Amino acid sequence: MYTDSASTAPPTKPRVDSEVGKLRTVLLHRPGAELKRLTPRNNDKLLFDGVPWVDRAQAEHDAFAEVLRGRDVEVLLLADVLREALDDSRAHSAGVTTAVDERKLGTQLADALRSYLSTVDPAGLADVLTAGLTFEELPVAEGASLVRRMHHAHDFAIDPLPNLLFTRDSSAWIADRVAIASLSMPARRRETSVLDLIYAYHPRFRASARAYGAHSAPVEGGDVLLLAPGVLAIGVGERTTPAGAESLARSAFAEGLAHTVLAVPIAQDRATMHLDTVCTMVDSDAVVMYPAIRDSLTAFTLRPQDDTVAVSGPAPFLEAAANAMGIDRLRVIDTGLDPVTAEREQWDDGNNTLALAPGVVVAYERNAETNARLAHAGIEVLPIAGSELGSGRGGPRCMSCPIIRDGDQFTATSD
Ligand SMILES: NC(=[NH2+])NCCC[C@H](N)C(=O)O
Repeated sequence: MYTDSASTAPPTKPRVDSEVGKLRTVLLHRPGAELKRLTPRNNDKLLFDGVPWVDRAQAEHDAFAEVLRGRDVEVLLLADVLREALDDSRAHSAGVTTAVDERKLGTQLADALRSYLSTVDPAGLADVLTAGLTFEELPVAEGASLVRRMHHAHDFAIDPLPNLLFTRDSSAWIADRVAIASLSMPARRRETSVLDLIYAYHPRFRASARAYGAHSAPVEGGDVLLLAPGVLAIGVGERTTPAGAESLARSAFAEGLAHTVLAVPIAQDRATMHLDTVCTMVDSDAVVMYPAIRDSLTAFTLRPQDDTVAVSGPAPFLEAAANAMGIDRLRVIDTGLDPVTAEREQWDDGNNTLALAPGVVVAYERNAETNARLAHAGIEVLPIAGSELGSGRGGPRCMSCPIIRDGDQFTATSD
């Protein structure tokens, strides 16, 4: 059922079968002008807890990327791949179409904006797609549109996408297929069309097959954990819905990407918006986990059965996971020792580590106690600063979309 990746040459085809296999290629987004759109009036709606210092956030992000490059990880930056995708004229016109919302702008302004954007070069269009456009910035001569006249100069004609920073959520590779997320929060929905352009038109990706319909029920990548080749855990809570988990499971079974899917209910809270805010893998048999949910977390187990999906459980998550993974026990390292420290470090993404290889993780340096506990358990922790990056409530895992990892590959068999 499992085959080893045979060659030793660096792999170039996208493929991810686990959370911890040696990371080869990753997609990050260096925060840019879209973060400068955040104000105390809109930060809640745009899902940030404050107004970040953008230069510092960029410096922290550059340092994060350097840690990855220092471990031989190829770092792709979203702005670059988007611009390259937009070199294709079909991508360019699709980009213009998705940027302009006629319901918001009215037909007159929408038409004018579309004609203007179709003359903008790929780099300029990539900027508009990520940072949005205010009414004041609209370069169109049509001053007479009622919509334009009645909107405040600083209102957004095209909304910015500050949460593109969290590339984990907008797409996820499962084996050799990419699932483009259907994001649930209005502030993030347009991210789907940006990722769609990249994967449809970038020369490196356009041959890749999709795993899930981008316009299906909500599923976000932060909820999807590849516990082992062929075993997925999908958090169901504030973002991913039961219907989203069910349809991703169906797609994964139909495409032969998994033999078991665990649907894991999590509290519908900002603090636990995704499964990866309370649990991430740090080794092939170990997770870092928020102790307050360690004993109460459960999972439904889904398996393919003829043309349908058989559901069993719920059972305790740690048991169901170990069973599905075919191991005796999943080791758990707690976030912090006392409940208050644990709560603080969970909030600051202490659970949200990015594994670069089995037993090697990137973590925010501020979660000192959690990191010490990881080190004590034999995990190598590569600390990064995240005082500004963290204001969007996301850590190293949220800020990364692995595209190639080494390791065992799942292949479905007909037995
Ligand atoms: N995988 C994650 N935990 N992502 C964190 C996303 C944070 C982002 N501000 C949001 O609310 O959507």
